[in-house]
Amino acid sequence: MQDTPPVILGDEPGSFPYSVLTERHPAIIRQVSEAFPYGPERRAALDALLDDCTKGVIEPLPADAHDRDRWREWGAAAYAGRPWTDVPWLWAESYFYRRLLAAVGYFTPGTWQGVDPFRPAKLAELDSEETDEELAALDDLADLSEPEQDRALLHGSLWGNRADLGFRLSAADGTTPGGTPPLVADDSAALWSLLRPTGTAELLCLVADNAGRELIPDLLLIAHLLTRGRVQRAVLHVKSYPYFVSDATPADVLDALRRLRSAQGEARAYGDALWAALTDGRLAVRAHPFSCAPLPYERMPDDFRGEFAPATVTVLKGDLNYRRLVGDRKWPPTTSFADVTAYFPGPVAAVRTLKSEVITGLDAGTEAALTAAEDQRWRTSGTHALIQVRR
Ligand SMILES: O=P(O)(O)OC[C@H]1O[C@](O)(CO)[C@@H](O)[C@@H]1O
Repeated sequence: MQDTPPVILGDEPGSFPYSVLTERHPAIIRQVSEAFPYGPERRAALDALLDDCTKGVIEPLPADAHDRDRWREWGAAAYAGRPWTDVPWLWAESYFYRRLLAAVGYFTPGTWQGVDPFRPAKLAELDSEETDEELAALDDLADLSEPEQDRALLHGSLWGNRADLGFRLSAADGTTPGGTPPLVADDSAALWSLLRPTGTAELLCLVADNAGRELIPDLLLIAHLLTRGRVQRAVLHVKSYPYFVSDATPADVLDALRRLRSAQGEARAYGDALWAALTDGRLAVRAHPFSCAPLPYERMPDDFRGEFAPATVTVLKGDLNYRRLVGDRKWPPTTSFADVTAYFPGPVAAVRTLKSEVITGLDAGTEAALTAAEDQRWRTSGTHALIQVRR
């Protein structure tokens, strides 16, 4: 493998990571402070975090924080006292969400304990007309052949990561504003060869990304594979607490299930199938503490590795999981995806729309065509996507 390139920091004014730390995070604090009638104590904590993010340095967690030791191991000991923009971007973003939850009292006994500050926005998306339309589209899907359904459901899950497209039956055949193909890499044939209709696949692990309009198609894909006997069991990995605004937690899985089961037609049948699979154990939901770690998956603890090791394939959804899978580094785009994911326990698939700079596994011609048409915008605009598989 080539020399390992540097980790992405948020220290370049004008760069996307810098804008996330200096503009997006303060905006999220303001948005959260309007989501609920937090009292003076919580508001003061939110104001202090805002001040900290805009002018200050990284503060350690308080001495009585339940996870202080874990965070020290994850890097807080080394990074405390340094500006937010000078530490790995992935680390700074993750720590921001941990601090935000502390500010709203998520971990403290009292009114706000366990209250997801992002839930109002998540529910609004789940209950939107767009979700109604996507669920109604399932009725037409039932008339398609199984390979067509496979493709539609995989693409629904893929583009659900952008949460503005539903089941695009011909996504890979379309074009983007720059005239380049939407999919920059497509190993879907390799993915389907692991999940053959003969039903020999023992276990699918799906590491979810966002709740709402991404989680719904993820669940539909799982339901499809289970009901057709294409996998015997599935485990859905979600976040152990609210994270990156819209990431799915166990409560979001239940909300999505409620949404499916209160729909009509095929959507309801999918919801019922998922309910039955949860009840009899063919589907399980996990929320490991490492799901919200500020670290790449290469550093996952042994018990988490043990979750993925028996899987026929682990599918990782979304941009953030991709950054953690390959390492949030300035990889040359032609770096081998197979090499950088060789550490992962078992076959692994990335299903992601491109929303940050990190990319591996492109062929040189694809990279050149994308850059010629769009400069570097293809990396972050969300108009491109990939399906990459390492068997
Ligand atoms: O929801 P996704 O696909 O994981 O994307 C989240 C992305 O958005 C960002 O939070 C930037 O706003 C990135 O840090 C992250 O990679």
